[in-house]
Amino acid sequence: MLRAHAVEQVRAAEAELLARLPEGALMQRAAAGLAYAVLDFLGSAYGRRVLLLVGSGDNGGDALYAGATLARRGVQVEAWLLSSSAHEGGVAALRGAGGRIGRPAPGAFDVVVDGIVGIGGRPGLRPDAVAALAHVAGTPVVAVDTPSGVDVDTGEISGPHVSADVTVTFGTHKVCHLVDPAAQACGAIHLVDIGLTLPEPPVEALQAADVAALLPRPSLDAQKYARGVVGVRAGSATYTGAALLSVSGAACGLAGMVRYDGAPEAAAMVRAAHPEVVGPGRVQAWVVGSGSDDGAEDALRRSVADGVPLVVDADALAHAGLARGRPAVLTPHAGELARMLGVERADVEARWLDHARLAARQYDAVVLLKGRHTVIARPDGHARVTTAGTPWLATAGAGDVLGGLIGALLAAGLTPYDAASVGSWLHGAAATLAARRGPIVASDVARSLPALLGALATP
Ligand SMILES: NC(=O)C1=CN([C@@H]2O[C@H](COP(=O)(O)OP(=O)(O)OC[C@H]3O[C@@H](n4cnc5c(N)ncnc54)[C@H](OP(=O)(O)O)[C@@H]3O)[C@@H](O)[C@H]2O)[C@@H](O)CC1
Ligand SMILES: Nc1ncnc2c1ncn2[C@@H]1O[C@H](COP(=O)(O)OP(=O)(O)O)[C@@H](O)[C@H]1O
Ligand SMILES: [K+]
Repeated sequence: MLRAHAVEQVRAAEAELLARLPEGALMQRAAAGLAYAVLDFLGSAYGRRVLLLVGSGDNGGDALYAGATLARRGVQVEAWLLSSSAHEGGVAALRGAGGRIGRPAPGAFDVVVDGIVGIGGRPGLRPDAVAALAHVAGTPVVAVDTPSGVDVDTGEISGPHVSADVTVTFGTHKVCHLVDPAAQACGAIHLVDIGLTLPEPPVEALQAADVAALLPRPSLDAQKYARGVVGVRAGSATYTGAALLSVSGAACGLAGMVRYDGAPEAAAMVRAAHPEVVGPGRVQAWVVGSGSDDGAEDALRRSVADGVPLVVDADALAHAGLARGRPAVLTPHAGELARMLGVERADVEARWLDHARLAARQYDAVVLLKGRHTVIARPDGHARVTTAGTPWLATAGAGDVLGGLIGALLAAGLTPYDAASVGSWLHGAAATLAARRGPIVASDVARSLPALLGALATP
């Protein structure tokens, strides 16, 4: 599990460790990890030019000590101090190693190290930092701990900020490394272990091993009903494709049986494409709403009446209040969530985590907010982010496949939170796998699931 902690938690863990270590040891660990990450990025040391942008705090200190290490390896290091004060030990170390301090000499740099602010920074950047960044525009950036200017605990961006190619972080991930839009400003993320002992994090991201551990597998004496039956109430005479796509996700093999209950036109197509799918009957989970058109409310009412866990998608989201307090996963994209909450889409896209949590609380259900980094929130505020995925997944009908897949996991007995986060990870990973062969459409994602599942879990 990749864990993202809050600044307050990191500070507490740091204080506990600092009390047991010689002075400066923790920063040395961080700076050593940073220096090696920069060397890795550069590919070689001798003759390379690196500019450190240094703020007043320990983030600048990390940059300066790492700069000293780089200078000893033959890198030409210059530090541009953006504040009247800078980490004294770090400045002395850089000078001692032959680094230069002051406004940068003319000529291009191979890398800029952003040591302006880290977890102690307020969102936004001061004008001198903005001017310094403009001076080196176009140069690759390695950010120290966080890209300066982003809101570390929320992933929000409210002013100027650094956009990094690589972010080297210490001890644990922070929320801004996972949650957009800040996550997009991080580039590749490199975690340096500095020995912190941390509590439960507010945000986490499943990794392949976590997904494999949570995947339902048939027992030796498995029986189709015991494996769970997933029902799909999606599609309509107008939107037959949504029925097919939703069923294609549900028919991933993780539940024992798939039922389809919908318009006869769609049902005929589902039967032709998926002969194993049967008609309406008892299920352990319903998937409702993709392409349901004006039948969505009735479909959701009937599904709620069955008292089983639900996936509420697309057209059914306008009636999501019917599922309040039920075991359910609501799967809006930003536009749908904006309508559910009565806010602008831009507000949702500016504050993904906040809005997903708000909706989860308001609807008393798990909310899966679809996007580049999908956020899954529980009513108690705990959240997961899906980082498996590819921009190729932004294709019509991909959400229908996801709904069906989550339904199968619910029917197999996973909790709504696990079903949503495992389903979302599988969806992103299947798309990534499919996109290795070229651009994809939604049905390619469903077609890629067996190969992915086979690699993750043999029965
Ligand atoms: N915790 C750990 O486990 C470890 C932490 N380590 C490192 O320490 C870093 C945290 O250091 P930190 O606490 O000194 O804060 P930091 O982020 O350098 O800057 C704060 C100062 O900057 C200023 N400032 C604020 N906002 C600003 C803005 N928008 N634009 C410009 N300036 C702004 C403000 O000072 P002011 O100028 O307002 O007096 C404030 O005091 C952490 O990210 C990691 O790199 C590692 O070494 C080891 C393990
Ligand atoms: N830029 C992106 N990178 C990765 N995944 C994305 C991106 N944009 C959208 N997605 C994913 O693509 C899917 C689109 O689903 P959705 O918005 O419901 O489309 P549709 O309604 O056409 O099915 C979601 O799973 C979402 O998380
Ligand atoms: K930084």
